[in-house]
Amino acid sequence: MGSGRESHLSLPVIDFSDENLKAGTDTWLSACDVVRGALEDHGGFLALYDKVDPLLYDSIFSAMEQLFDLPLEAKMQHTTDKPIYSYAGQRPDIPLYESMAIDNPLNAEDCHTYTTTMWPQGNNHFSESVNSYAKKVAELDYVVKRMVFESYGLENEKYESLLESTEYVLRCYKYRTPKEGETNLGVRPHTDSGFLTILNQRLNGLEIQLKDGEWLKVEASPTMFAVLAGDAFMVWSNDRIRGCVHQVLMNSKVERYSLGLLSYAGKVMEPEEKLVDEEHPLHYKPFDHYGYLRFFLTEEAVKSSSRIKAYCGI
Ligand SMILES: O=C(O)CCC(=O)C(=O)O
Ligand SMILES: [Fe+2]
Repeated sequence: MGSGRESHLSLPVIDFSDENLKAGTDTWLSACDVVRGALEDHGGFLALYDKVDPLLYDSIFSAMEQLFDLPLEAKMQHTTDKPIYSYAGQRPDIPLYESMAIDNPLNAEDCHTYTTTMWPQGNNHFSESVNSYAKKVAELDYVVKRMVFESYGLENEKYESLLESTEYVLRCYKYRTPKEGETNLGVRPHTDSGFLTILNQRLNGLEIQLKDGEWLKVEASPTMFAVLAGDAFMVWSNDRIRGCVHQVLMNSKVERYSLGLLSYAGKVMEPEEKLVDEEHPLHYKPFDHYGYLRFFLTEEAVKSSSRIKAYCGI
């Protein structure tokens, strides 16, 4: 973990609230270069994004507190048939960590169904906050992907079809404070198994590993979103884009909450043919995202030095 050495590198901060950031403008084209460069170098960057207004921000985080305050049996209920575990927590190696996942949060009906599983008497505040928040963050996800796809010269049709087959999950994280003598490790260093993760934390703790190996601490703010490439983005880009290595350390005296909008490929995906050439030979076989998630927790995956390579690397 952090060696304490200062890195001379940093992550770019891109202002997505800038009115001039419209497709085709110079501002857009230079932002595309920065986004792509940061994903290739570090697997991630920071986005300033003001479309989640302060009321919605307070509302979604208070909804998350209500969710984690439910009894453990309620939280552990089965809420999705997809191989994403809905509840994760109670793990002896990372005792502070709990996380829950809301499948398809862009759909109001699915938010309602999830909500009534947790609160049979209903909880409109919860389902409406989740749905509104997810829709706003998905707009950012869409713009980022569009920038990357355009920057690699992809035709419209191809990237529209990729974007259309994207499936979203809203993952919520809670970390209790460590007891005396207990580890302050929230989550050990890892890459995410999805395509792209967009994180917004209410308290510091998230650290991103830069390409020189140093850790960058991300400052919590309602308008600061960390955008991280996951394993599926490595496959799609034939390894041009790195999976972003990140971890969470709990250094505070209050509980930490964080939210991530994660995207998955809803249909079998192959590395983009434009990114395969003599200099960059094909690195992956066709990739079934949910097959990968099922493989993810197997002994073979856990033992491997790279899960994604073990699953579909060539
Ligand atoms: O708590 C966070 O901000 C991120 C958690 C995380 O990276 C994960 O569970 O995959
Ligand atoms: Fe993660």
